[in-house]
Amino acid sequence: MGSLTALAEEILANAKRLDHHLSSHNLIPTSFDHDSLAELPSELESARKALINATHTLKHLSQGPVGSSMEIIFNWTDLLSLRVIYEFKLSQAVHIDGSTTYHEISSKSGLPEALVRRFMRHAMGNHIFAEVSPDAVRHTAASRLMNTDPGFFDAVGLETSELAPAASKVIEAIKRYGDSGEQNESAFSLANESTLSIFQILGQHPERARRFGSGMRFFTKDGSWDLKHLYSGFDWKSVDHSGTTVVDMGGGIGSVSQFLARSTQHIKFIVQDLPGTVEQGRASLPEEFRGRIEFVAHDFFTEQRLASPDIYLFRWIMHNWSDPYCIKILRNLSSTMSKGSRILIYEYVLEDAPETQLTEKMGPYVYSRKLHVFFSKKDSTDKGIQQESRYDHGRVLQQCRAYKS
Ligand SMILES: C[S@@+](CC[C@H](N)C(=O)[O-])C[C@H]1O[C@@H](n2cnc3c(N)ncnc32)[C@H](O)[C@@H]1O
Repeated sequence: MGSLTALAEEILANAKRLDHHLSSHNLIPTSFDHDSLAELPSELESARKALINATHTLKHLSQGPVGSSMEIIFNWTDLLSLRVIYEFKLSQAVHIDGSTTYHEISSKSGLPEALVRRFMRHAMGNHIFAEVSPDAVRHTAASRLMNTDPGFFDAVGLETSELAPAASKVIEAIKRYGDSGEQNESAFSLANESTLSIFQILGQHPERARRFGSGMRFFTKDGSWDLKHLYSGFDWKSVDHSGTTVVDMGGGIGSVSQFLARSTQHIKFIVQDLPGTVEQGRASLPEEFRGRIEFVAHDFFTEQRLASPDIYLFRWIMHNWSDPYCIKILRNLSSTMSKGSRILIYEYVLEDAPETQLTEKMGPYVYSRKLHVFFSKKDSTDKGIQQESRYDHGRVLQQCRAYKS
């Protein structure tokens, strides 16, 4: 870590690179009203990451230990104002272009005007909305996105209204259950005053399940959660011939299969998930995929019924379950696997060390840590699943080793 000046110089150099890119391509200069840096060539992504990390470090150093800790301590207020905006749909109450008075927003949303003013002004500290006069506001890029992109709106709701409240129950869950790893002994279950697991609870609430699926889809749009990494992380061309079947285990509403179907020509996809999710996926499947993607309700804690597909794909599944449950999920496939059939697990794991780089800590940038593990059951008489290649160490790998033994 350098001096403040050295950090500032690094920031200046990278800021100049990005500004030069915008001006040389006649793009709008950065502001809170436009997402000018949304599409950067890959070589400039590293400049953006360096800029984010250096400014984050510089800010913490400038704040000092008290200042930076105070920012963390008061983080909940940012979440709260964002949640109010989400719950009362304040972004939908503001005209897309031009200004809207607090009074009008209050009438449209049903939130008392004094509270509208208070929460929106708080959010403005995070550049969500801007005030044009003491009585009227307009959109910024962030608030406008909540209005225009239903996926982003759902992602905000999933985090602020579903997962953040569950996080507040983590201590209680630890005190009650320790590190039990049982799916229904969780903070989420406590927050919902239920003895069911997260997915059982969502299964009882179609709208919340829809929001979950839609939020997940939004998270895979850009950055390092972009599905293009799933495509480039495996040689899909080598299996792209007629007769190949991929079972997308816990495939949600089918976003991953749709992406892979679009990127390949012949592979057929069977999306398996819980009944409610499968229904939603089937109902919303675009016509273009009708011949290539099929939905089948299946609980992966029960034995697999399909006859020997070529690949079982698990994307973002294992991180939801403790080791014994991951082992059960894998074991349930064993009887249907034959020579050459494979299990493809696409996950991300944390390094076994602290992370201080903001871009590596924040989800959208973590792809360098993603774990791609491919297993192949060499022949049907094998007792376990053979590891074919591995890219990293981590929890998922340990679970698979445990299965092998
Ligand atoms: C984190 S999401 C991942 C969705 C999708 N694979 C993706 O990458 O976007 C986990 C998925 O597992 C599904 N799921 C949870 N329990 C399940 C079970 N017992 N059997 C099948 N699917 C399940 C959920 O409904 C949800 O769609």
